[in-house]
Amino acid sequence: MRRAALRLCALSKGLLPPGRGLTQGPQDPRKQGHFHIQEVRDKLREIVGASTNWRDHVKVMEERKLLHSFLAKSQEDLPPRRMKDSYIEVLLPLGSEPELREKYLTVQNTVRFGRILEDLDSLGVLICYMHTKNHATKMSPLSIVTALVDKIDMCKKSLSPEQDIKFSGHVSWVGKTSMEVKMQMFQLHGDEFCPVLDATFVMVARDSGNKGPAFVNELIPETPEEEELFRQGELNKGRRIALSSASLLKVAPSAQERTTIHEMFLSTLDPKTISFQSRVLPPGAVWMETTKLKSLEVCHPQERNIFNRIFGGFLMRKAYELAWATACSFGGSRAFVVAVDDIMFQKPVDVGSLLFLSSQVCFTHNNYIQVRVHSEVASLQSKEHTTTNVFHFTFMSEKDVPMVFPKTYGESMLYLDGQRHFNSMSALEILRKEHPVDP
Ligand SMILES: CCCCCCCCCCCCCC(=O)SCCNC(=O)CCNC(=O)[C@H](O)C(C)(C)COP(=O)(O)OP(=O)(O)OC[C@H]1O[C@@H](n2cnc3c(N)ncnc32)[C@H](O)[C@@H]1OP(=O)(O)O
Repeated sequence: MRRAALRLCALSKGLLPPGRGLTQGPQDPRKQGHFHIQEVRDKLREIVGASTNWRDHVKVMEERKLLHSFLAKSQEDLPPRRMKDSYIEVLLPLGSEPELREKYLTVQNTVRFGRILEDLDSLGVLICYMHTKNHATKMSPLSIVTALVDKIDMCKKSLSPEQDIKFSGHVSWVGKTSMEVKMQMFQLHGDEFCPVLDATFVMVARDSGNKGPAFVNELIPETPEEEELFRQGELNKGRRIALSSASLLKVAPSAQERTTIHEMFLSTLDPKTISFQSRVLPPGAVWMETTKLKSLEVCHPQERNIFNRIFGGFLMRKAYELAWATACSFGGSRAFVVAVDDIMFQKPVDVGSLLFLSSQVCFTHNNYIQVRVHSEVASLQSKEHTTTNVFHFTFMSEKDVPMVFPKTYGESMLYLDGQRHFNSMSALEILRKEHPVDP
């Protein structure tokens, strides 16, 4: 029964491990010599030849530039790869290694999702290095960076910090210099690993100095399931382009969205005055502007990635934790993350930057809270701020939450953008089935 359920979930998400079919569920990765979570970063360090001493970082980057000659002049010069070439499994043994648990523990005795985001990011990069492995060199001439977290869907409300977790993933689609990676997370339940999370990331290959794009190996799907995954990757690319061209930063809202905003506006006008200026909140509602929380992070070398920029996973963890605090304080009860989508890493963050995060509730529905986090950086010397990321998180609160009302046109656009993200959440259906009482 359980096996069938696992296959169904994986199939419905298009995430069956290549060439492995049903063998995924009950296996114990420790018996098969798969990676331990702590080996992932060590492996990455080895692949790119990163130093552990910050004082050596300039020298190491100079040495990496020598690998330039190993870069392919065209994609055709690189041998094509199969999905199974990049397939890896990684164990996070929270159950069997209690000393690891502390790092992942929340005060509510669940697993810190921010830590999972960090692990997924490192794992995604390692998967891409497996795909692009050049057997002629020990170190990779490629600098692989996270461009986009397309989607993360939770299939379970919260995770136990006392049971082992397993990640698996592989490259599912390839462009010229970009790669889509699909990852899944499972948690031990009895003697079986059950699916708890599905993630899709897009990574981009850059040259050895992380200065310009670099070609990656083509991907050859081998089975009908893999062809379907590849086709899905192609569709995802098209969908991203379509979404980007319909962005509210570029075009006006649809007729239905305009009606929504206008009706909300009308419902806030004071019936006692005939004026567009005097605004009154409907009963039980909250002005969007009062839901904000902000934070500042100093980006120390400890959080650098292998190319001396700030690690994408760290940025995601910090943004997630601020978003979670925003959702809890807004909803007045515990909040559980349900989905993450469309985190675009527009600009790298340099070590030493000041990272400003602003979080805000932008849409709600029953007990769902859609939170947006905007991140900007500035150097210590300059007051100029540059946007690096916009994060979108969907939370489920323990009880119903108030509606948020936009006051300005800009906030109305945030509301509609939040609504679009909320409506695109495929985890919604799964959660409705699993927790029929909650949502
Ligand atoms: C040292 C000791 C510590 C060690 C610790 C170990 C930690 C290990 C952790 C390691 C973790 C390390 C990981 C980290 O932490 S990486 C840190 C987080 N990420 C970043 O800092 C990236 C910041 N962004 C950029 O640098 C640029 O925006 C990039 C390079 C991403 C794109 O730049 P640009 O736009 O100029 O590029 P292009 O126009 O030439 O396009 C190139 C290709 O990219 C595709 N594309 C672009 N954008 C997107 C998008 N949004 N969705 C989908 N695809 C996108 C595009 O279609 C094209 O594809 P193709 O048609 O060629 O196929």
